[in-house]
Amino acid sequence: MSGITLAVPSKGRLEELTRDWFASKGLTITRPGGARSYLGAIDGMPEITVRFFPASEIARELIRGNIDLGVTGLDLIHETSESGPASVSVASKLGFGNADVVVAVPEAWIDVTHMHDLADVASDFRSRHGRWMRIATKYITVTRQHFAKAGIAEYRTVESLGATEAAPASGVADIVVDITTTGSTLAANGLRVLEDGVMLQSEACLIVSRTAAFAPQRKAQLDAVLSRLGTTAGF
Ligand SMILES: Nc1ncnc2c1ncn2[C@@H]1O[C@H](COP(=O)(O)OP(=O)(O)OP(=O)(O)O)[C@@H](O)[C@H]1O
Ligand SMILES: O=P(O)(O)OC[C@H]1O[C@H](OP(=O)(O)OP(=O)(O)O)[C@H](O)[C@@H]1O
Repeated sequence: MSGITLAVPSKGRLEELTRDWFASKGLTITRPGGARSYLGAIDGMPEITVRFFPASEIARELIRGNIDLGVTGLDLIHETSESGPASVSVASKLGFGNADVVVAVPEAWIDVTHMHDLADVASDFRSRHGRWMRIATKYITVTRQHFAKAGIAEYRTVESLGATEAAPASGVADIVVDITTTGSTLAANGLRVLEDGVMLQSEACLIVSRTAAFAPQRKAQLDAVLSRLGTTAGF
């Protein structure tokens, strides 16, 4: 394959800020077919094909090596696959899209302030309530890794793709793992982040696929665009 592929968010909170970031480096991303087209370009750099994808698909395709370079949230790299972080390299942190993936419990759980308190709750849960502690989240991979590190195995995840913070009040789950920026959604739902409950600090990043960085025929073009953006592949 000649030329390299850059994937940028097609919609959502990262879309416009990504275009602004490239513009701040003197590169203009164009979308000649309009908002419904998924193909674009960078003015003056015909060797780069721009593709517009949702942020979560960009993470997946970078990890698989189907695209060379992309902008997406660090949380999505960690969540898409356990091997995600090892399959890519962060070339630049872009300074927007900042959010933390956190463990939050009902405010009423006053004795539960740290992960080790949660470990006690989890191990008592079954005898007290006749079931496992349930965690509502869309961050299944991140939760599994972080809870294993904290030595907590007695729980079940309940996959939640929207309104996760409502799950404890509605009885669907006991606690949540979710993304937060201002904390206002958690507070509005009577939830509190554990003091050591920040699992991941995420922001939008320019990310290089490991596959691309080791493809000899694309390496020079990749290095050239990264140098225009003031960075290197970092492998
Ligand atoms: N307050 C926030 N809530 C959720 N995600 C946020 C927030 N702030 C930044 N982000 C980041 O935005 C990225 C997700 O962007 P977006 O919601 O546009 O994704 P998407 O996958 O395209 O959307 P959708 O969930 O609609 O499919 C994630 O990397 C996430 O970390
Ligand atoms: O800490 P805060 O600043 O309150 O932000 C956190 C909330 O923002 C996001 O939801 P959003 O309403 O943007 O919708 P989404 O689920 O489609 O991302 C996210 O899923 C949280 O629910």
